[in-house]
Amino acid sequence: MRDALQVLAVLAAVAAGLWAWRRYHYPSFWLALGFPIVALSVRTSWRRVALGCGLTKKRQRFWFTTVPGLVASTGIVRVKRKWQRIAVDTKPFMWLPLPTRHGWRVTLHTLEGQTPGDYTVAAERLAHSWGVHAIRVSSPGPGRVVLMATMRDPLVKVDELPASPELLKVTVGRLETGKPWLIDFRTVPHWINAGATQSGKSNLANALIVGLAPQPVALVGFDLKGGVEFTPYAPRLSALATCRAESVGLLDDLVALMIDRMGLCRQAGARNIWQLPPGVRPVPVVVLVDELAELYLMADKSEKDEIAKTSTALLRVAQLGRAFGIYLFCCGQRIGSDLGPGVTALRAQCSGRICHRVNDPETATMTLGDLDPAALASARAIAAETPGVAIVASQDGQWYRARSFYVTEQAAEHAARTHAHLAPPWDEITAHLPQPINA
Ligand SMILES: Nc1ncnc2c1ncn2[C@@H]1O[C@H](COP(=O)(O)OP(=O)(O)OP(=O)(O)O)[C@@H](O)[C@H]1O
Repeated sequence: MRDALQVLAVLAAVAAGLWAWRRYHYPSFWLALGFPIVALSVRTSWRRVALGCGLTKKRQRFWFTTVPGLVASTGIVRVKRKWQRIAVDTKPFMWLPLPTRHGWRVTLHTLEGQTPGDYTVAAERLAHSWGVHAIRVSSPGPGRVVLMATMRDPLVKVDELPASPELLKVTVGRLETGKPWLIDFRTVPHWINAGATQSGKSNLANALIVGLAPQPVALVGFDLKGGVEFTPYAPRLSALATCRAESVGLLDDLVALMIDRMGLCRQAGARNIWQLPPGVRPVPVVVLVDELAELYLMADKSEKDEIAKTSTALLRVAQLGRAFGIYLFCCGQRIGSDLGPGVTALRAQCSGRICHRVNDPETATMTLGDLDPAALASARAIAAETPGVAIVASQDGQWYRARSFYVTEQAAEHAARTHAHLAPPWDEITAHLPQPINA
């Protein structure tokens, strides 16, 4: 009988492991097999862990005690066969942990007076108590908190860049949850990509170029580092500005294009270009800016007017571009208020935020400042040995640690050459505009 029960238990464990392996695409069957043990240990240790991490609350309970000199968990109660009111530590109710690709997740019911923030504050303590790489906290609804545990850092190695067949959507990397990191310009039109030198900004821009190159979109580059970053991708770019004068001209074109599309939409009674019939819908434009600070830095006073024009035009594109199919992806080593009020206003318009490793806290604050403070702490903890790792404000309103796929300059150059025939000429795009073309 005992032997049969043991065999049954092993079979049940193997079945649970198999199910977790298939359902959650576990990297290894053996890892999946160990899950029931992990789940059990999380569940049984919850009282101790919650107490240790300060997530319990004292509640009054009536206890009927029959043992003289009973020592209650919260104080000594000397009673003999009588009801006694004592304060006990209550832990938040925990559901059964469920397996995920890189660990497990569990839903908790918060106690009265608790907010998800209390769990975020305790996240590091929880991770150490359970011996996992990290615990992330989210709240699916009032009174519920989900703890997501990752056993090992899933961003140590990310796979190859997959194809991105959907218009204006590019899978550029992987989130720490194991899900794809998606940049979808139609959902989040404007992005800021900040990071110190060698942090992986250009790698991310490369991934974007490889993803967008086969799509029917016009790519426009601003590279005030003399064009060293974007010139190799020129075959797929419809226009490229490499100095301040060219930038002013190209931005004038973009503003004129936007105003022209505005008129087109007004005539057709459409609110944006996506409501126009496909035959008359203009081509979407993705604007890539390498080193935002170069657009705003003033070497001498003679540049003052040009900088003011640049700043205003870029801000107008950010304010109105979404409806008219003009999207921004701005990279910068340093994004601070000292670059001028134009940068602060531009940042407010960019809801897509990516913060790689940065040198100064102000850049992290400017990039992620209005997100959870834990995102800021996480951004400052990115190690120099992990280029490409970034904190990303995602489309679902949450923030994630993520890592871009490694895309070499050669791969991006190859994509730019291969799809050069898909680059709509800038002269063609701007042919009907009333202004002279400078690009
Ligand atoms: N996702 C990644 N995975 C692995 N290695 C990466 C990744 N991203 C970047 N790297 C490595 O880091 C190096 C620096 O990356 P990258 O050139 O993108 O940094 P950067 O922030 O643009 O630097 P700079 O501002 O100096 O141009 C790359 O040569 C590459 O070897």
